[in-house]
Amino acid sequence: MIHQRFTQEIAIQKRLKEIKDKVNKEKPLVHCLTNTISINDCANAVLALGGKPIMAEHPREVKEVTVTANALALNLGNITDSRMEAMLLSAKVAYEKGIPSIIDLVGVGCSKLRREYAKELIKKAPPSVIKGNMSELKALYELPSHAQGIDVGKEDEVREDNLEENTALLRQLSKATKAVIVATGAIDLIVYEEQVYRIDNGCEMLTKLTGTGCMLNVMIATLISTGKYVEGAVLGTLMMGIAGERSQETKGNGSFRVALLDQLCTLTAEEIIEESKLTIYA
Ligand SMILES: Nc1ncnc2c1ncn2[C@@H]1O[C@H](COP(=O)(O)OP(=O)(O)OP(=O)(O)O)[C@@H](O)[C@H]1O
Ligand SMILES: Cc1ncsc1CCO
Repeated sequence: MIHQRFTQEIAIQKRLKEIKDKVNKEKPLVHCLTNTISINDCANAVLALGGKPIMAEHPREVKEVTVTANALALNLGNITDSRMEAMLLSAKVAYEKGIPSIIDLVGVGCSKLRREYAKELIKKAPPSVIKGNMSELKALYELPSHAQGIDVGKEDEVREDNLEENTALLRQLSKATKAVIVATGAIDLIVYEEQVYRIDNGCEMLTKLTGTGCMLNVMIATLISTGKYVEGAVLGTLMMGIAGERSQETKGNGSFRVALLDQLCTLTAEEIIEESKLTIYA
């Protein structure tokens, strides 16, 4: 058993390094349709990882852009009619052409409009990865959820005492959607069918800067452009957590934002592996 775990860890470390190197070398084009609150940080997060961002969102041009992209990132934050129309068009192109895609379920816990829209999009054009906090993921399932606006509610947070229950739910969600599920929080869970990856990196400052979840969404898009959905999601989540930890000695969220981007730009694969708090359950 110990031997098997050790072999699994070595295998994932090797794959994480390969993904990081491939992105640096190939500079994937990442089409992001995201909210205007954190759009600038999202473009810089893609660049920090070695990708090239394009934030086109006019419904009359998005199909043409998505088809040229290596990955697509969708985000439901601050939703508008125009972005709803555009995201569905892009998602369909990505699905038909096999372009890796991710959707961030921002606000489905507090808005029926977004919940219904997310369900429709996932049904019509299934994304490769579905990301949210635990309140949003429960709401997608129409389970009781305690979202506080776009944030997770205390009652829904993943803790040691509800880990198994939440993991079982995410496994079901992954099987139903055939997607990799990323649940963010103090404990992050990445689930694909029976596989479960738990990440304990991160820091409270990440919750005090708006858009860190949105940045993680486009980072994962950049990394899954390699075709490695589970490992790309794990690597992106590790990077955000470790970059946050390395930046937290700042006075406030202004300098934290700058430090975070610097860390995302400079983190090496060796540092990520060394500092990762990753547990594999499958
Ligand atoms: N309490 C916490 N302690 C440590 N790290 C955290 C905590 N909560 C979230 N994180 C980390 O912050 C990052 C963003 O996750 P979060 O769940 O806050 O996303 P989000 O709600 O979508 O964020 P946003 O709406 O600001 O974009 C992740 O890397 C996650 O691991
Ligand atoms: C969409 C949105 N609404 C308030 S803050 C924010 C960006 C982080 O999700």
